[in-house]
Amino acid sequence: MSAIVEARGLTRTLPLDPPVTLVDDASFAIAPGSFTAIVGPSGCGKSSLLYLLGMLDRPDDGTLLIEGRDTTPLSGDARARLRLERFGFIFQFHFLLPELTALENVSLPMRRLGRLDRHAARDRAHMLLSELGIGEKTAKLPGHLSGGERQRVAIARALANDPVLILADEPTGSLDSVNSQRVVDTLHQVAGEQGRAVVCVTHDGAIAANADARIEMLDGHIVAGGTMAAS
Ligand SMILES: Nc1ncnc2c1ncn2[C@@H]1O[C@H](COP(=O)(O)OP(=O)(O)OP(=O)(O)O)[C@@H](O)[C@H]1O
Repeated sequence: MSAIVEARGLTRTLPLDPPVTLVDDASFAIAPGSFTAIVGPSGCGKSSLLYLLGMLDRPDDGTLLIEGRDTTPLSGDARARLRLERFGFIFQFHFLLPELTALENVSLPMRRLGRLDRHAARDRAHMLLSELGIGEKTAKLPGHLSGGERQRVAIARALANDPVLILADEPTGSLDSVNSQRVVDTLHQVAGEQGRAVVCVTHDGAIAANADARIEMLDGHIVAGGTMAAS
């Protein structure tokens, strides 16, 4: 089965004096249906690699293929469109809009993509929130939800446009162990659905131990787990 995302020699260096290399020559492939953990000590480049994978940042060298398509020549607008269509993001801090209800927050990416009208987007948001066990909280503002509930709304929002890849950066970093487990279980479930994949930056040993694959980083390098994908 072909990779959802393939990194070939991704390198990112900040043009500082002296230059700071965040990610150096990273190569690996993410298979459909997999849950991959990116692990390593603080400051080793995990988030930087995730941002490159999610096209939130551009590599200085190397190639990123999304579903076999080289993203190098794409304009900023084309990259933004591809992100909206194919990726979902979850961060440690939920980044929900505080003045919008849970339902409206989840509807927003669908309205931005423009494939569903307002009613259809709301119906889908309702379904996603219900599937994540918070169907009764749809009318709540984020400020009236618990940390775990907010993160589940963020997962629903990440799933809104039926992405092929979910990118998560320390998604359980601000949760207690019960909520953390729930979020992890949900992400595993998501990874198993419809050929989707999850890539998760984490310091949590249990998340890493239960992942299908691990990418271990040190000082910007992949030191274990990154495999050169067959071309
Ligand atoms: N804009 C910047 N200017 C200077 N250094 C930066 C900048 N952004 C990142 N860095 C450095 O690049 C390195 C990689 O950062 P990154 O956030 O990717 O690491 P990380 O492994 O995700 O860390 P953590 O686990 O603490 O979140 C770190 O040493 C960081 O200090």
